[in-house]
This record gives sequence, C-alpha cells and structure tokens, in this order.
Amino acid sequence: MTKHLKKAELHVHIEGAAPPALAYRQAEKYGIDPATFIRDGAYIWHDFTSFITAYDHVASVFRSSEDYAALAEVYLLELAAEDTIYAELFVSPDHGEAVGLSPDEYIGGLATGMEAAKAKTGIESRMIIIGERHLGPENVLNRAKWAAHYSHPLITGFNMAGEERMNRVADYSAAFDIVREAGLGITIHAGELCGAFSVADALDLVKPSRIGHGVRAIEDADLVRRLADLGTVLEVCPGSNIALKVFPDFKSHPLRQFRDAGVRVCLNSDDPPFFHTSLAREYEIASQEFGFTDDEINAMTRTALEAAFVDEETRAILLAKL
Ligand SMILES: Nc1ncnc2[nH]cnc12
Ligand SMILES: [Zn+2]
Repeated sequence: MTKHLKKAELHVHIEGAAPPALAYRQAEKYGIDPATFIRDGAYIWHDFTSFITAYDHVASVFRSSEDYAALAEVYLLELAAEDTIYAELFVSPDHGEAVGLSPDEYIGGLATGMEAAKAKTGIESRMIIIGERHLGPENVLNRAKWAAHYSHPLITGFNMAGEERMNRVADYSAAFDIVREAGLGITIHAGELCGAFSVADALDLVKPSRIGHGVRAIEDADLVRRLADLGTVLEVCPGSNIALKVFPDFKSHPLRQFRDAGVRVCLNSDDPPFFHTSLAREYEIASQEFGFTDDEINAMTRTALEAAFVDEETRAILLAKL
C-alpha cells in the first residue's frame, strides 16, 4: 500500500486534470453540449489525436478567472487529500486565449486557486508554462518570449507539449534559448509519440534538466547511458503511456529498466481522468505492477523534489517533509 507515502507531482496538465463531473457542470453553465466529449462520466477519445481534440473541448468550458481558480483548487485539494506535498501544474495560456481570456486572467485565476489550496492544506505548487508544439514554431517562440517577460512568483518553468510527430525539436530550440536566458526551469515532452531520436534532439538542442516521458529512449542503450550520466530526470507517467498505447502493458513498460540503469525517474499522472488514473494510483502502480518497495518509491519522490523548479529554501522544506 502506497496510500501513506508522501507524494510529488511534476507532470500534470491542468485542463487534463479536470474531473469529468466538473467539466460537465461547466459545459451546462455555458450552454455547451457535454455529450460531444463526455460519455457515461468519462472523456471520449481513442488515440492521441482524438485525445488532444477532447482535451481542447474540456479546456473550452473553463472561460473565466473564477473557473480556472476553481479548477486549480479542486485538483490540488484532491492531491493534498492523497498526501501530495508538491505539484507543478502545466498551464497553457493559449487555451485561455482560445476562449477570450487574457494571460493575466488565466494565470491570475489559477494562482488564486493555488493559493486557496495552500491556505487550506499546505500543498505547495508552481506553474510551468506550456508551448503547444502543434500550434507551430512561431507560436511557441512567441509564448516563450511572453514567459520570459511575464514575471509571476508561481511561474517557474517552461515546457513544450502537444503533437510530438509535428516538426523537429530544432524548429523550437530558439524558444528554449529565450526561456533559459530568462532563468526559467526547462522541461520538454519527448520520447512519447516519437522514438529515441526525439530525446536525443531534446538533449542536444534544448539541454533540459527534465524530460516529460522520455520513455522511448529505451530504444537506444547509448542514449539511456547518456541520460544516466547527465542526471536528466524523466517525468514518467506509466498510466498515460499504457492508455495512449506507447507500450502495450505495464510488463513492457521500461520504468524499472531506467531506474536500474541509473536514470533518475519520478512518478506522474499527466492527464489523470483522461487515463483513468490519479497520482495516488500511479504510486500504487509502481508498487503493484512494477514491484517497487516503499523505499524505492520514496527515492523517486525525493528525485522529483530535487528536480522541482522551486527556490532552494522551499526545496529544503519539502525534502524535510519526506
Ligand atoms: N501526454 C501528452 N503528450 C503531449 N501533449 C500533451 N498535452 C496533454 N497531455 C499530453
Ligand atoms: Zn504531458
């Protein structure tokens, strides 16, 4: 049982964490037919492309600062109730802009929810700005320029998510140069839909301290050694990988191989209700499906806190809670 273990989440997309019941109520509030993306209390999708479409539908029913405050608070309270002490939320101002919310309104709403959850439970959280790869290099570059100049104490990092099969990492490297120069922490989705070359591109051109997923690096033994030598942290999301058919089952999933090869790994939930999971369930999967002991799982949580995009004082407080 991993219920009692302290937990940390470094890889969760905020709109992807919306409980279907909340998204349903939001749709009704704005006169949108929820049947286009929710059936029998679950989100409707069948592959990565339809997942992204469903994700965009869910995002489109959050239309005000208050909606985003409620979403962040509901999700963080859920995490805190499962002994989570720290969470980084991937936030995408492009989704706010798609429904007419300015970045100020979008970020301000999320920050209100994060502060409310901290006041109620003590859970610490930060925001990581997402550039959506499928919106194209120019869009991601503009988002990076915006992130580099938008100073907010809860925004501490930059990430690129979205359709990995579109373009190459090289097309986006200028965006990462800008946010690196601005002092933001850097992580990037790679090695999820594309193979080892995508992780190698990320290491060569983006030099991230963490990689979202990264799991298909397992296809290249030299690359696995390189990840171990560099100390790059993989934000592993086993439930997501199985749901999206990156691997057919947990037996084929390389989490243990990475850990045994000395690659730094931590456990994450990605878009929990889409993949019928939660952070607590990912911890349980690590125990039940991968056979990790409590000590081994605690070591992954420690890795997450060591790799978190927080100031050193906050990191020391979080590590002391473990
Ligand atoms: N698993 C995932 N991969 C890439 N982009 C995403 N956006 C939300 N979830 C994602
Ligand atoms: Zn992700």
